[in-house]
Amino acid sequence: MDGAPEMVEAAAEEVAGEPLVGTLDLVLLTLLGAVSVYYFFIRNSTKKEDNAALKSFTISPTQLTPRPTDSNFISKMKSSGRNVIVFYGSQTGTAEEFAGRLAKEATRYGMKGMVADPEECDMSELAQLGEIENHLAIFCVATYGEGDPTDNAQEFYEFLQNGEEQLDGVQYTVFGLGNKTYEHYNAMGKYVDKRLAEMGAKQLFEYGMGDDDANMEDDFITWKDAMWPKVCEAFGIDAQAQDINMKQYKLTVHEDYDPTRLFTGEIARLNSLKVGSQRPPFDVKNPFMAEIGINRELFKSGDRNCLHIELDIEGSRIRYDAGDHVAIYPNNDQGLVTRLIELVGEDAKKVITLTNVDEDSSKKHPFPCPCTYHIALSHYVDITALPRTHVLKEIAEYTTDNKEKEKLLLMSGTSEGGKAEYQRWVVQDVRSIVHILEDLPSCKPPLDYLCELLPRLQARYYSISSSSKLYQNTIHVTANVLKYETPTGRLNKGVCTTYMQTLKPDNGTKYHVPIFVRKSQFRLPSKPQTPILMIGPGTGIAPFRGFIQERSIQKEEGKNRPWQFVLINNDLHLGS
Ligand SMILES: Cc1cc2nc3c(=O)[nH]c(=O)nc-3n(C[C@H](O)[C@H](O)[C@H](O)COP(=O)(O)O)c2cc1C
Repeated sequence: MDGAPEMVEAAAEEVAGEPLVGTLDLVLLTLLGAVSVYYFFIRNSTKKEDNAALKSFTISPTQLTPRPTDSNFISKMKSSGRNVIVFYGSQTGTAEEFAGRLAKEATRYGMKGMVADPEECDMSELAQLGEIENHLAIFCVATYGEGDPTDNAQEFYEFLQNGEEQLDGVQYTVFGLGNKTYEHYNAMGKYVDKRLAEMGAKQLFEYGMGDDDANMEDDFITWKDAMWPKVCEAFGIDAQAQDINMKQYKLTVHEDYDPTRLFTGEIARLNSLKVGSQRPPFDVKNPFMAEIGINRELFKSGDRNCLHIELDIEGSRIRYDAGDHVAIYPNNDQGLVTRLIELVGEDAKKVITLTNVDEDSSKKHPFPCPCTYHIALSHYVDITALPRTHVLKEIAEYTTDNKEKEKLLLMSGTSEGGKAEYQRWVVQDVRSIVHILEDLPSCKPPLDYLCELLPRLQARYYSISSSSKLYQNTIHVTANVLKYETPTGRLNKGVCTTYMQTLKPDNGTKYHVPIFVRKSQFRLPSKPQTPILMIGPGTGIAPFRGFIQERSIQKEEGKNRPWQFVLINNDLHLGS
């Protein structure tokens, strides 16, 4: 899997479970004479598709939120006595998670930090940071596409491009997140670092880079563990990290509650997933409950599963073009949810609210609350992603067996031996939190803390495999169901494809899944006469099925010459 982020094998999980038939063995060639002119178009677009497959990505939930009236971060910092601000440019949550960890860690070193989404901040205030003694602005920024910023960092990027502000007196450092298999590796991080310096800001610690194709977590901890002592030195404070309570959210257990006020998997607004009473526009925060019209297996034999799914979008006003992506919010595997609750000895039906202890934070809850533990683990918390090292460090505190505790502490430390052990025991053995708790039976972290520490369950993106010219009211998905045996003999399964596989309408049973469409730049050439060569390395066949449908419509309309395609590996039936 070219470019798969090794670190987050659970992403790689989804990964193969993603949309796309996903292997180099599946190559589709459509030959129409001369082809080379469009090779680069396809190659570039394919690369994006490929990575969409490797790591499902989402729009930051904040992106549709209008900038709040309190976008004034300087006054917030001053009134709450903070001196460290961590901005993040994040699409799938990694940079945001790193930002949260850095802001928390500032406290360990005797500073006071806050996380900030640049989209919600008036970035022209940056220049005023100099008014705060011993301040530091940290930028954790990911790169996308052709070296582009994430959606939530777009405006900040423009602010830097305009470059009118003078940032003398501003102290900063940057950590860029990227993937070396991309031509524009970490372009955003490098750009932010360079522009801030050009605008007069002072780099307090050297620019760091994380490579998702290698070991992002390792890159990050190596950088930050070297960064803090330097910052402490610059501020003239003791560089010894204190062990303090890092819990960010307070648990409230509700004994008396109104069942109609409990969240049941909604992304933002209570009852927003009720079929029949939904209101457009549909987007990342307000997904449409699409009925699954057809869900059938494309392979008749063997142990591979590839699903052909048709999602009904009639009446939703959702529009799409061939090449776009459809995002589906999955449910975690119910067996895993039950097992996790059992391992920590909790009650699945307990109704809880997690509330941020930092009253100034714009994020009051880690996910919609109140809800039951069962809902939280089914819809909101990613329980299959590989836990990062800070999670291991925190759960070590709840481990009674000394040997098990030492193992967790070793893996969460920065020694070479510890890093190697983390790589072997967690990454190579693909151990999720459930596997870790199974294999370290004396580790019993409170479930509310696990809900805080584990990342948020993300929507999974699939290349749409239909053309809206042919199917206006349905979106087709061609998805390979991921399952594989891990070195410890466990069967790991892709979250969304495993979930979708169970939703086969039968005997009048109807299923609906929350979806929204994300526009892509992957398009057919605008002139219908243009000959094209379609190659699907890693991406599989899905988007090309939509393109072929589109071409056949154009042909019927007399817009292009007769054409044909050759399917090299034809275990998928496309029609022609
Ligand atoms: C569709 C897609 C496009 C990407 N484009 C680039 C790129 O051009 N350059 C790069 O260095 N990394 C690229 N990456 C890698 C991401 O920047 C990297 O995975 C990062 O950790 C994502 O951070 P986030 O989870 O905060 O969004 C891309 C990833 C995806 C899924």
